[in-house]
Amino acid sequence: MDYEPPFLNTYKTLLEKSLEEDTNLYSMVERSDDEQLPLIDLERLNNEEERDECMKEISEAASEWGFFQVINHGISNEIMEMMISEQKKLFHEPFVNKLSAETVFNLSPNTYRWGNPCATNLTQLPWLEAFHFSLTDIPNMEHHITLRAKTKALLQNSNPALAKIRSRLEAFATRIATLAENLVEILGIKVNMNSNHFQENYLPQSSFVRLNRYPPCPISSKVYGLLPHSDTSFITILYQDQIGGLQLLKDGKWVDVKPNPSALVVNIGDLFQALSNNVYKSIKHRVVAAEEEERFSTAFFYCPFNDAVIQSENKPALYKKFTLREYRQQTQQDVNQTGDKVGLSRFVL
Ligand SMILES: O=C(O)CCC(=O)C(=O)O
Ligand SMILES: [Fe+2]
Repeated sequence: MDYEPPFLNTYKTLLEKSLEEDTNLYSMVERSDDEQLPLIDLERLNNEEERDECMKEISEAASEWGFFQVINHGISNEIMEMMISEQKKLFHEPFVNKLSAETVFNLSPNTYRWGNPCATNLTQLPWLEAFHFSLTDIPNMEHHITLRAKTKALLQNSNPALAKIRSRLEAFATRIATLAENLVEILGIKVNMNSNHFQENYLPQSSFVRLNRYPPCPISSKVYGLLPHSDTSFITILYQDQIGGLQLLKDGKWVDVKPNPSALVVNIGDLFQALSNNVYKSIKHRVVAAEEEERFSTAFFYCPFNDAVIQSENKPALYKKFTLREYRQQTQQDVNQTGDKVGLSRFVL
C-alpha cells in the first residue's frame, strides 16, 4: 500500500538479527484480567448531591490507578467521529505526502514521525506512525494555506486530507482543552491548590494533539505498538478506536484498557505527579502491536509553557523545582544516552 511507512525495508537488519531469537515480548511481565479501570460518569458533576462524591472518585482513581475513563464528558460523538474519520484519511495519504506535510503546511519539525531512527534492537522500534501537532501550529496551518491561496487547489489535490484536518483538529482541541481544564481543577483542589492555580500559572499554550496510527504488524510478538512509557504532560486525554491494545502497569501486571466507544481515557502525566508531590501517579503504559488490523487513537497532552516552574505546595517536597524546559532537556539527554527517558527520578530531592 502506498501509505504504509517502509518498516520492513528500513529496519531489515534489525529484523533479521532479532528474528533468530524466539522471544515473545509480551510474556515477560504477567497480565491481569480481573482488574477493572474506574469508569466515571461526569454528568454527576452537574448534580449538587453527587458532585462531591464524583470529585472524590476522580482523585482516588488518579492516586490509585493514575488512569481512569470518563463518560458524559461533553465531547459529542459527532466531534469524535469526524476527528477519527479525517485522521484515517490523513494517514491513508501516500507516504510521500505525509513526509512532505511539514513543509507544505509550515508545521514544526518532527510533526510527522514513524518508527525510531535510533533503534538498535527491535524492542526499541514502535510499530507506529504519528502526527504530533503543537496547538500553536494549528491556526498557522490555515494562515499558511491562505497565504498560498494561489496554489491552494494544487495543495488540496496533492494532500486534501491535511487541508481539511485543520478545522477538525481545532474543534476537537478546543473542547478537549476545556475538559482537561475542568479535570485538573478538580484534581488540584484535592491536593490543596486553589481553583485558579493552573489558569494563573501555566496558561497551557503548549499543549499537543497527537494522532496515532498503528499499522498491522507481521511480527507482532516481537515489537511494541508503542513502547512502555509515562507521559510528560499534566494530564493526557485519549480517544481510542475499538481495536484495543492499550495496557497500563498496575501492581507489576499489565492491565488492558478495554475500548469503550463512549469513553475517553484520562491519565496523569509526570508533571502532575511532581506537582501533587506523588499523590497522583504517572503510570507506565504501552500499546500491543496487532497483527491484522490497523488501530487509531487521538491523544491530547495538556502541558504548560516551557518556562513554567513545577513545584509542589505540599511539604516536605519530594522533588526539586524544575521547569518543563529543564525536564525535557534532561529526558532528551537520557533518551540519547541510555535509550530510556528515566523521568522524574532525576529530580528527586
Ligand atoms: O494509542 C494509545 O492507546 C496510547 C497512546 C499514548 O500513550 C501516547 O500517545 O502517549
Ligand atoms: Fe502515552
